[in-house]
Amino acid sequence: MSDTQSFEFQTEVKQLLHLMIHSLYSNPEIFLRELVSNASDAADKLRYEALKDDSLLADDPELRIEIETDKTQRTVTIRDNGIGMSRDEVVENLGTIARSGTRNFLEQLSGDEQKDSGLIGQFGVGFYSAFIVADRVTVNTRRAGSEAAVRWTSDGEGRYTLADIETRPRGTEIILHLREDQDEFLEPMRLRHIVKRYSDHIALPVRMRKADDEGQPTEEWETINAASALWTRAKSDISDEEYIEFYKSVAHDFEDPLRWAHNRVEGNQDYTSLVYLPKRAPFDLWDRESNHGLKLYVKRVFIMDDAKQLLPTWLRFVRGVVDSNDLPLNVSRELLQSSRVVDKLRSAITKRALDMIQGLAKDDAEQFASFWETFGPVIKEGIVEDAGQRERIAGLARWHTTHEEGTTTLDAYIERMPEGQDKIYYLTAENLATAKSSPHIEGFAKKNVEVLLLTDRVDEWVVGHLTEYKDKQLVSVARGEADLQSVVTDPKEEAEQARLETLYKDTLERLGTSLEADVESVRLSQRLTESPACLVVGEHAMSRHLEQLLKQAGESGMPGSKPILEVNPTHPILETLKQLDQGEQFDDLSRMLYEQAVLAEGSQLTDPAAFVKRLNRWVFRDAGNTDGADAA
Ligand SMILES: Nc1ncnc2c1ncn2[C@@H]1O[C@H](COP(=O)(O)OP(=O)(O)OP(=O)(O)O)[C@@H](O)[C@H]1O
Repeated sequence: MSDTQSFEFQTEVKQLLHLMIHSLYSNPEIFLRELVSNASDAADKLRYEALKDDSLLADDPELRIEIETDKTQRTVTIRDNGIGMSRDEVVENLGTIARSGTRNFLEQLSGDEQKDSGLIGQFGVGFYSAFIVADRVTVNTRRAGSEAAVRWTSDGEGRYTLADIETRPRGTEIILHLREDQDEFLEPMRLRHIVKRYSDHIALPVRMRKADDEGQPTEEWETINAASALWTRAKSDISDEEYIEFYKSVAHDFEDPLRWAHNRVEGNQDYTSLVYLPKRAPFDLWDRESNHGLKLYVKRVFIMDDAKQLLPTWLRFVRGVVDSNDLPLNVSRELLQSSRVVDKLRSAITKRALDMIQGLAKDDAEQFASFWETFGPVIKEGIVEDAGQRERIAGLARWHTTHEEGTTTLDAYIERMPEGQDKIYYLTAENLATAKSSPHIEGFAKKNVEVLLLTDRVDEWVVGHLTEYKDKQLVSVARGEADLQSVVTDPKEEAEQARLETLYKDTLERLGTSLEADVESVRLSQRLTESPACLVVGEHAMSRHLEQLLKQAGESGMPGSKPILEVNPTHPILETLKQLDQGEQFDDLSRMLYEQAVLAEGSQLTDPAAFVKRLNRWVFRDAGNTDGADAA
């Protein structure tokens, strides 16, 4: 009708197209799932808009999807009478990727086809998957409520064209000109099979031409899918395969889910929910602002994707749908935020998700372990943010420990507690190796007192909020006085302790003066048995590890309170210090004592070169090399 204009794809689209064609060719049939799913979304959107303006549906109220093949033209056509697109919408939707996190996603791709295809799967391949099987795609579309129709065409190589065309029926028609080697998709049987497999749950009828006795298509249409929203059907009528395919289509995941829960609730609240635990983390798991949440339907009408209000942020990996009979059809995102119905829904779904997680823990320890490794750090955010679920999440959590090879639960820890111990001890550290060799746990290890080793980045915040579990206080072994005596009392040890206190009183005071700039005080330790010294903080001070994390995050302006230096009374270094007069050697040795403690906790020295010099000066002090310069 009018001039054809040519446009260039946005760079990200070009990259995605290239990757898609090269990574997904081994599973080309998914194009049909993607296009049928888009057609179904288009019908959902129209139904939603028609709530306000029923004239949009009036001339053709029966929403449906049609699939047709043409062997001579070698085309497959997917057609819907949904919302359609205006010219601007076509440019916006089929020329760019507006999704947040796209660049980030593309950066994660490695060029390794196998890995990338998994990632692309999580990202959602969408419309562009048409180019896996087609070397030319034509889209004819007319938006509901408008007469103007548009044609979009592209060979997927970098450009597309747009032209205004004669008006056409409402909705969108996608014509795929198949690539040379994709003839299998011209077979109606093959297409039926794919639709059954991937799109049976689509609430809309998907139709194909009825075949005659010779297998040739006739004028008549027949519906080839179950055409009822999966979650509205009775559980007993739904097979695992159907649940799994439904998950893949709502979650845009290639992989099977771990578990699901399908519930119909009537009475006080009236809704159906179908929620899934994925096996694998979505690419944007760490982005707390990412699109996530459940699909919301009201009385079977699709309302929105990513209804974040239905789930707490710490369950942002859960996928599925909620169909409410209590919410009004014209519900908006703003309304969702202040709705009591939604609050109730959220707590019910949260509980259900936790039940599912608990069920997994109970039934399959191995699967749960890998689930926890993937999602545990996110779920633990709930301990911080969700006081109501704190204890329950803490109970589900798995922690490393000094007493087990793998991980343990808090309940198992409590069960192992010897008589006399009334606290749960833990240490936070950068990683497991640092934690295991930390001086702070030596005394506990010697007395066989179990210590939890917390090495997730969130753990430091977690223990800031989880101060007790089942009436047992959680106590850091790097904080305050190690009250090991309350766990294992031994009168002989107490007497020995008192003797050492007197013996080294003077040495400790001198140490304190020498290290005044860096430490708050110096005292004898009960927690050390091998290492000469360690740093601890006061009962209520910020932990050293948290201080480190904040420093790494660039929060240098933190008012750093000075730590306490604890010294091992059985280590020979203390005896040596006692013998030394105040002077350069005493200062060198006391400084090195402090610096060792800094290194042992995995922190960095402010002046490592000076430490090396000091160390050499000390080691070679008898070789007559007093300035240490050569040795260093
Ligand atoms: N059949 C259609 N009718 C109307 N609009 C469509 C149709 N197919 C695609 N679109 C529009 O094009 C956009 C891009 O589609 P695409 O499949 O690439 O991504 P998406 O559907 O948003 O994401 P995903 O497929 O991952 O859910 C859609 O959001 C929709 O607005």
